[in-house]
Amino acid sequence: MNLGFKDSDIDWEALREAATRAMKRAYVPYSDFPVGAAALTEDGRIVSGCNVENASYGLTLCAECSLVSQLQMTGGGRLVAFSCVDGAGNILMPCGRCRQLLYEFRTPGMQLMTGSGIKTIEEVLPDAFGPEHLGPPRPDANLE
Ligand SMILES: O=c1ccn([C@H]2C[C@H](O)[C@@H](CO)O2)c(=O)[nH]1
Ligand SMILES: [Zn+2]
Repeated sequence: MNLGFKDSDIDWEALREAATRAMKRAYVPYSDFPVGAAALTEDGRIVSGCNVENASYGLTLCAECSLVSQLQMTGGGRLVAFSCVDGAGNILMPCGRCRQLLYEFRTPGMQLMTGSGIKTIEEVLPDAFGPEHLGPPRPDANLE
């Protein structure tokens, strides 16, 4: 369902505040580097997530992973805007793996707040591999 979001419908301050609230839930005993992420869905919800680390360091979940999980668990849908902050509330770029995670659930032209202004997901993940490169979806794949 694309409700035709206009740029002016995106409240970047609210997104940043939601990311900052999520950042405060981070579990980061190893890096002491909390991250919070928030995104606006095309039906007007804000979903968010924080990083969750693990004693087996490489198993750490980025904040975006938690966000995608919340997206799916609260009704699914696609993202129109995304913002991510560090422990000081400064804007952070998602790592490469997280750009791929977000790409799966983008609306085309999904916007990200970066340290140098707003960019699209396609700009920060050029030549992306996405669902369109796979065969037709399986009938039981639960794709929207
Ligand atoms: O896109 C990113 C990049 C890093 N981190 C987290 C993982 C780790 O807990 C900490 C330091 O890398 O930051 C995220 O949550 N998202
Ligand atoms: Zn990441």
